[in-house]
Parts: sequence; structure tokens; C-alpha cells
Amino acid sequence: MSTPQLVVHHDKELMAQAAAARLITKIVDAQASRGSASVVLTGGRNGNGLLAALAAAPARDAVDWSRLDLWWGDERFLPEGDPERNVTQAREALLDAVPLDPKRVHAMPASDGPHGHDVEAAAASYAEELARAAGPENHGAVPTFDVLMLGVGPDTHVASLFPELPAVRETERTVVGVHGAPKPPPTRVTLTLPAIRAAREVWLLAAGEDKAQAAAIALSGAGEIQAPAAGARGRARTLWLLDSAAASQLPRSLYPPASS
Ligand SMILES: O=C1O[C@H](COP(=O)(O)O)[C@@H](O)[C@H](O)[C@H]1O
Repeated sequence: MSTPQLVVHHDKELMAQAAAARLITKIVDAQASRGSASVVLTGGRNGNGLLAALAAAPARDAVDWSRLDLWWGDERFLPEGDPERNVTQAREALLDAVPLDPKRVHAMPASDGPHGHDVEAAAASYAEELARAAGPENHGAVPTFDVLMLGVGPDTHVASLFPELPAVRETERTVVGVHGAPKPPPTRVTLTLPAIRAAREVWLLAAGEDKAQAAAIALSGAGEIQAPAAGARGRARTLWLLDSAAASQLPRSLYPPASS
């Protein structure tokens, strides 16, 4: 697993624009070398800010949207179309504006879907969908995502892996149901750390003062059970994309010398 690298931008708008430009380049490169690209989206303010910046970027037309698989790191287990669902917010921010192949948009199940309110069954069906997409070269039950993005919560949660809850301790399954999340709604579906760590690159997004403590804790050697963001690592690269407010409590030894 890779060691975290940090990029600190001046403010959250610049961070979103720079991350969007970085994502466009990654997708275009993956499509050029492997024919298609796969990206795992995150919910939350920073993830949606990045998608909105991508929607506004003229370079978005460099992406072949029909050869892109989109997955989610987590979902709030609510009815289809609920404004609090991560997929609803992603559609509004970007997905409705670009020519994606609907078969390649892998939304997590809703609470009024085929599994009803059974969040464990919903999680298991998403795990099966991931396993079907994984090739023999993936050595496991999930595809090697090109980029997996995670918003970092003020309590160091990533996806719906909250400190000390059972989901963050999962070592076998790739997707699990979450009960009693401290952030509403309490019932959620999430990728687990083993699934996250299958990604080629993991990008953690943290902007704003309320993320400063979480970034400092996760990057200062905390354990992943207490600070789930500390356990989110990519195979080839782990990149923390921060703004200066979120980086304000980092030890100076971690703060990168050349920041923009
Ligand atoms: O509930 C969630 O929160 C986190 C972080 O969101 P933020 O608004 O504090 O940036 C997000 O990453 C996750 O996907 C989402 O379900």
C-alpha cells in the first residue's frame, strides 16, 4: 500500500477545480491505455464540489463519457430520488449533464428497491455487481478502480466507515450495511477498507476548517479503527487533496513545501 502524499491548495474552490482537472487527466489517460476508466465517487460537500467544478470545466469534453464506469464508495439508504442520496446529488452536480452509458452508472441500491429495507441484502447485491465487474487480473472481488475518491468527515469517517463501528473492522466482505451511523441517515451502505484498498489511486478530499483536526489525526499515525481515513490507501497512490484551512493543524513535518 502507498504512503500518503499531500497537495494543499489555497481555498476550497481552487481545490475543487484542481482536483477536477486532475480527474479529467486520469480518466483520459486510463481510456487511452486500457480502453475504459473506472472511478468511485464520494458523497459530501467536497465530492460534490469537485463534480460541479468538473461540470464547469471546458476540458470535460476530452473525456469519452460512454467508456467510463462510475461506482460509489457509500450511499445513504433512502428511497430512489431522495435529495440526500449521494447519487441524486451527483446527478445534479454532473451526471445529468454528460453522455454517460446508463449501464455503466453503478448506483448503490435504494431503500425502496428490490431489497426493500433490507440493507444487508442491498449491500450483498452491490458486492455481487462489483464481483461481476472484476476481471481475473483483479485477484479479488472488486475491479481495480482507476481512482477512488473519499470525502473526509470531521470525525475522520470516509465513505460510511465511522470510527469504531463494525463496518470499519470488516476484513472479508467488500460491501456492508451500516446501522446507527452518527451522521444522518443512520442506515447506509458502504465499501469496506479491503475494497477501497483495491483501487489503483485513492484520493481523500478535505476542505474547510471543520476538517483540520480530522486530517491531522488521520495523517499522524492514528489507527484505522479510531480514524478510518488513516486506513484508506491506494495500491499505487494515496493522495490527500486539501485546502489551507483543512491543512492548518497538520504537523509542519507533513506540510508539503511547494503548495499552490
Ligand atoms: O455522509 C457522508 O459524508 C462524507 C463527508 O461529507 P462532508 O460533507 O463532510 O464532506 C462523505 O464522504 C460520504 O460519502 C457521505 O455519505
